[in-house]
Amino acid sequence: MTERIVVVGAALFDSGRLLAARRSAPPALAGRWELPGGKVEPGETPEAALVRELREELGVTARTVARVPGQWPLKAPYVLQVWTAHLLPGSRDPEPLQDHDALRWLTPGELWDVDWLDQDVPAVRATLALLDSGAR
Ligand SMILES: Nc1nc2c([nH]c(=O)n2[C@H]2C[C@H](O)[C@@H](COP(=O)(O)OP(=O)(O)OP(=O)(O)O)O2)c(=O)[nH]1
Repeated sequence: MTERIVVVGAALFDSGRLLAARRSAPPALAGRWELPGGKVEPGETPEAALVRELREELGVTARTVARVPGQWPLKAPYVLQVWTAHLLPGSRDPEPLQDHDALRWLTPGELWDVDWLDQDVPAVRATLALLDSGAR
């Protein structure tokens, strides 16, 4: 059986807005929007991987808050798991340093204005359900 590899995505919130990132590669995914993040490396916790990926990809310092229940299959052997996260005080503003060519802070009314990757749609919905339930 193939080993499952976790891709962590951040539902990064600031002032009630959610950060969406537009992928610049690979060609099959370029132009679609996702939750920033990446693959968990061997020996790394998902939370540590997410903090690392946010630093590498966006130049920010952030902390994870809560796991969003559920996981979503990506191209095998990858599976997407999501954590809510916040910028730490004093963090730089996110910039598309790696893997992305645009960023948007989405207000609640704008959440579906971007062309999310298909597999991110249920993940974003589950994130909203978690927030609606009062957990943060
Ligand atoms: N980061 C992230 N990747 C996602 C999401 N949805 C989704 O299908 N993917 C896919 C895209 C990629 O095929 C894979 C994650 O790869 P990545 O390129 O972000 O990971 P990484 O930074 O560790 O990349 P690498 O250069 O080490 O390969 O998962 C998502 O919301 N966030």
